[in-house]
Amino acid sequence: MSQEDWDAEIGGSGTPVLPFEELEMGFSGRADGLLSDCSQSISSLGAGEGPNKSKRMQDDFRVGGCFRSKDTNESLNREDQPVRFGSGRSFGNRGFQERNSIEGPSTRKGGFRGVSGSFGQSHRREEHLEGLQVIVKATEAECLDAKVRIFMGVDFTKCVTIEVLVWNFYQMSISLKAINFGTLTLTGGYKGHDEELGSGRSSWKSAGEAGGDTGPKVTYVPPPPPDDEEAIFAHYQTGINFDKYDQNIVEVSGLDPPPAILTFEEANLCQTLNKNIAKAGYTKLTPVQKYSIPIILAGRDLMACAQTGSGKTAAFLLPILAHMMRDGVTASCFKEQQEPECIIVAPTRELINQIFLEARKFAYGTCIRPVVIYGGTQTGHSIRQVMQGCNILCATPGRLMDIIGKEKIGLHNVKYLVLDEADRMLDMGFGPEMKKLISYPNMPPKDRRQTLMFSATFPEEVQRLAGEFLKTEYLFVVVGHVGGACSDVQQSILQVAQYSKREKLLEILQSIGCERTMVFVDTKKKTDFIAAFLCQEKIPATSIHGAREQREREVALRDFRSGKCPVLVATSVAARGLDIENVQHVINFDLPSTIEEYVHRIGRTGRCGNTGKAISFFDNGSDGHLAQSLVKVLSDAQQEVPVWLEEIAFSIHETGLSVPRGSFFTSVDTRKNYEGRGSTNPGEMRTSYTASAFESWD
Ligand SMILES: Nc1ncnc2c1ncn2[C@@H]1O[C@H](COP(=O)(O)OP(=O)(O)OP(=O)(O)O)[C@@H](O)[C@H]1O
Repeated sequence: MSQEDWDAEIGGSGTPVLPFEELEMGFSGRADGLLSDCSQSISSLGAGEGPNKSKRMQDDFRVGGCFRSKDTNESLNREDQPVRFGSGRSFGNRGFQERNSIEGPSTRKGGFRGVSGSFGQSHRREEHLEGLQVIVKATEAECLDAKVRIFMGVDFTKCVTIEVLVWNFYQMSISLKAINFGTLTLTGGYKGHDEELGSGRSSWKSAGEAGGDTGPKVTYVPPPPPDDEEAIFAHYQTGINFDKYDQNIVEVSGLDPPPAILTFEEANLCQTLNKNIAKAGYTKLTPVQKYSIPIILAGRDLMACAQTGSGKTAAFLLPILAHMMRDGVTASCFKEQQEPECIIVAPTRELINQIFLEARKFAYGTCIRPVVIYGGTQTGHSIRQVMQGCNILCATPGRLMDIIGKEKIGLHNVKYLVLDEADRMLDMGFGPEMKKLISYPNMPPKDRRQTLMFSATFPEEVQRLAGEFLKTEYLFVVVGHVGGACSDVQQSILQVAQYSKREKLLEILQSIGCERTMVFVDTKKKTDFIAAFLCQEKIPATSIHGAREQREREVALRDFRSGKCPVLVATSVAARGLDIENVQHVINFDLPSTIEEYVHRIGRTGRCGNTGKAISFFDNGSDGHLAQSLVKVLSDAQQEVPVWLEEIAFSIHETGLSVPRGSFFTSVDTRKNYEGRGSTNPGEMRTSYTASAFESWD
């Protein structure tokens, strides 16, 4: 199968996508290119029964969308059929309405979300095609309803078999082993904007992040987190490499940095905080904590870059809480408008929720009240949470803007502004909202607030943008290399062409057994397709992406965390920050478009001194632009660099092909970043990169 066909199959990048209305019409029985596009997409998802399913599917769906008849084993060219299989189009969903929990079933289209219509006009001949598969998304209740509807819509006289498989309650995969059905009414499907994450930095926002009042009303109220002490302080063990963190060189640039501390005691935090730190199982500081805590305690602005999973969250939470305790901050009582002292923003809902839980843990037993608000949940719920008192507001940008717009939050009391995953928060996706935030007239200007930025990656252009937010005398702490991967993650890059990826994935997952694994793909549609495929292969998998309802996202994450579903298939929405115990493997089924995203993705494993493995499928056709930066990241992390990857990297270098923004030359060259920014605090060992050949690239 060619790249183009694969794109058509899963609606990958470069594939023209169809507006919702058009698709709907297409499904309603147009025997033209549009309808056939859908047919191709649906059918080519195919997973016929039996061990050679994938192989058979590849055989069946070649360039040009030929079907192979099972009975005749004869290739059916598109010309042979009343329905042509148009190329390059698929289940596009650009322009699909964003729908979350919609108030009242009557407002749903036919009781479902998303696609509605029919497909598969009568086939002229009586072939039986295997491997036709349709995925719909529905709630648990809707799944039941969906069965009824699907069966009602099918002309049974012509239909051979329809299999319905419900998994994870919320998704449904219907394998259709029939070609000769008339009108199949299929409801459900994808919602939300397409490919928010896979295609670059600019379109990051998750569903519901936009704030505003467009779209159906969201009614989801997340369940309150458990509030018993045991649950609040639940944590996982630091790993065997925790002490090795000390070997990383730490560089602090900027004027007069306060000295690092070596122990929690030196931080001189209050007793309650110390108690909470102990209950959280923290006995030793990580490097980013050693340097950042005294800097924040000294009231300085900070940009801090440290490898994934090395404790950046506590590095900003602890000193902020210490200051607030010192200042006698206590939660204000119920008020229409709250004035938090601290605002923390992060790019995804799951991450901000995690930060909130950390804040709640460290603030336990104090009068400081952290609150979390994020998109995809009922706005009224967010408002109620805020109105009950709010000192530390953890928020995703869209919901934050929404609440500020509704005047439920006053900004004039803000003393601490934290941008976690700061490079993401400042990029084209969220940058404008962040600028808007600091430009509100009642937001204290930068010289009257403390601004803190944390991430494992900081491309240079983002460092420049950050200047607008930070005081000129801010400090820049770098642990290891800017944008360097965690060295506790064993990285492998495999050359795998698109059409072989599923088989390779299966092979790997079968050999891994039930070890917790995150599989990253590049589009929302593919996320569900791969999860469905794995479920059919008896590998319990769930999925998370921006088009899933928030409730579904949280269930998926819970199932993954609990081990109920040991495989989580995700878009880059899950790439950053998520701290999930025991993730042993990350598989990049598709490599991301930037090296930063790669570093974050593989950082979901190998956290807090534990070891992990990351396997990435490198497709020569689409991933060449990453070759140089991958080589650099692998070398920096003292990983083996495949010869073929070096060759690709060098051939790109030598032929002068351009390397996209944010990759090799800008993002991982740490030296450029510190020039002229002041002092260096050497550690015991500099993690150096070994491939001397790259020197000419610097
Ligand atoms: N000093 C410490 N001792 C023990 N555990 C720690 C310490 N600091 C942090 N941790 C734990 O390490 C894990 C990773 O921390 P955290 O999520 O803050 O990493 P991070 O650097 O923010 O990662 P990412 O870049 O992926 O966001 C968490 O479970 C956290 O509770």
